[in-house]
Amino acid sequence: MDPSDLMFTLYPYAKSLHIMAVLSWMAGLFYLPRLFVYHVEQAEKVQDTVPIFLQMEDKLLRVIMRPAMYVSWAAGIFIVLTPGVVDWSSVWPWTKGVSVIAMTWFHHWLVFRFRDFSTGGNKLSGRQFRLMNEVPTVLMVVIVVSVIFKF
Ligand code: HEM
Repeated sequence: MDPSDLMFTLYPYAKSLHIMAVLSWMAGLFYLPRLFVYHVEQAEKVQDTVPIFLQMEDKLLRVIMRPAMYVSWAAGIFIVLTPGVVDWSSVWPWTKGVSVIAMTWFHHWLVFRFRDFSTGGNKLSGRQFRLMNEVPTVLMVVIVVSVIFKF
């Protein structure tokens, strides 16, 4: 079988996997900044909550978000390489590309903020984490409009 025929056959499987992975990744990207808000605000009021927050954040990052990000990228790149799927003269692959790179940056930004929390060095307020929570929302809108309208 020709490699491009094989990719066509696998395309619906890759796309299904891609959507499942991005759903899981996005769940974490939306929830982790929320957890950081509670972490900052509750830790000041309720004693002994810090180790529980750290454990929840660590598990979310390592067990859900990181594997989901890898699978999203792997399946997404497979789809990009499938002949005829991406027309590089359109605008949408570029808006989508820039947004997924920004989403990956945001993921790493959260990893660094988690490291700050685990060493007791967090300097951000609940309000600042609430504001950063809007970043994945805006990027998601650009990504979904890009892949659906394909302008
Ligand atoms: C991580 C890097 C990513 C890459 C390389 C990538 C690449 C792609 C490509 C090439 C397609 C195929 C479009 C088509 O079949 O015509 C696609 C589909 C899709 N992507 Fe991504 N993507 C990535 C991340 C994301 C993220 C973060 C989201 C969600 C916020 C997302 C949501 C979707 C959706 C919903 C579709 C299906 C659209 C359709 O019905 O064709 N992707 N992706």
